[in-house]
Amino acid sequence: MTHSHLAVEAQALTRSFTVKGKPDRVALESLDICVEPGEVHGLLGPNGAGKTTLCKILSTVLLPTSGEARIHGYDVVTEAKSVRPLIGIVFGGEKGLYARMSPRRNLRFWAALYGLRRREAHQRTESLLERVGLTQRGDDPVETFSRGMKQRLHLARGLIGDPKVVILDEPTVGMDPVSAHEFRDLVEQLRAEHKAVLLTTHDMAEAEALCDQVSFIDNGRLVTRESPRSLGQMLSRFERVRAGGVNADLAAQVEALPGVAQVRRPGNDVLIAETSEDGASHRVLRALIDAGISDISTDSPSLEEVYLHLIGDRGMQVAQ
Ligand SMILES: Nc1ncnc2c1ncn2[C@@H]1O[C@H](COP(=O)(O)OP(=O)(O)OP(=O)(O)O)[C@@H](O)[C@H]1O
Repeated sequence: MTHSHLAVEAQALTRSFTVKGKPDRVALESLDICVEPGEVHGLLGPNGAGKTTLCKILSTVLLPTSGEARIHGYDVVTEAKSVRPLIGIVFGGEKGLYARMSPRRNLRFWAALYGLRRREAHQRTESLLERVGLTQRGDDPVETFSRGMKQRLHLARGLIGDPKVVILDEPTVGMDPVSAHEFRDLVEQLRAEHKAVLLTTHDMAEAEALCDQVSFIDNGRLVTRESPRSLGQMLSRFERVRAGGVNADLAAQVEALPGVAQVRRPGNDVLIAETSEDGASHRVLRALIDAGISDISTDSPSLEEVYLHLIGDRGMQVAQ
């Protein structure tokens, strides 16, 4: 163990997979990441970016090919036994729940796996059921639950060992907005308890609302790491100017301005210019006004669109 105040620390973490008859697939490439206690850290990336691979390495179920990762100073490979009690992992979806058993029995079963004594297991089960709002349904079979309820039970399961680091892989996928909102409240509580939360999500609004830091991952590499505040600043670089009455010459002139990332012509005389640099939208507006155009509006793209700028045009497609 090394002395570190960090809850999660990965350096040059790399993992490749050998696929028969194909070149090795690099799922993670020299990834650095750190998460402080009490921090909610978002992991954003398209399908196949390497997020689940990272979560699996941190939770000791997959070995890295090279590089290092530590949980509260313990190495996930050489000190896996010390790491395991410190982490709780919640994968989205429905796997891992005993459908015919009640949530109460599911939780007691996992508590026993974690080595909790009977009395402690009972107390922890009841407080977690309360916490995730399942006390009333505590004795109903899990198979009668909605998806959101199952996700909440997953979270309770992840918390049964009172972990210091909670890894949530797509926890709100498929949840209705009300359940997702309640789930977010639970994440806020974990932060207040000074737990570190690593949250994988495709949902920009969720990342923006919940996370202290957000790491964008693409093709196994860290593209950028931002705080939601700087995400906000980043958004301000990306502006969209829409104008009517613009001829081809003027459109070409706008396209050539520094910081103009893209110009589109959805209609004959309509121009939509996307900027990706501070001050660029001002230059576009100036050029349009100087040419006598008055039909002009501006707006900011969504975080999702900014994200697409960052990772290129593959968007949420599955990596090949
Ligand atoms: N066991 C495996 N064998 C071969 N390739 C794998 C294996 N596990 C993952 N990969 C590949 O590694 C890459 C990263 O996968 P990973 O599941 O970590 O991505 P992800 O970011 O979690 O994606 P998603 O958002 O779809 O869950 C992908 O190209 C995937 O096909």
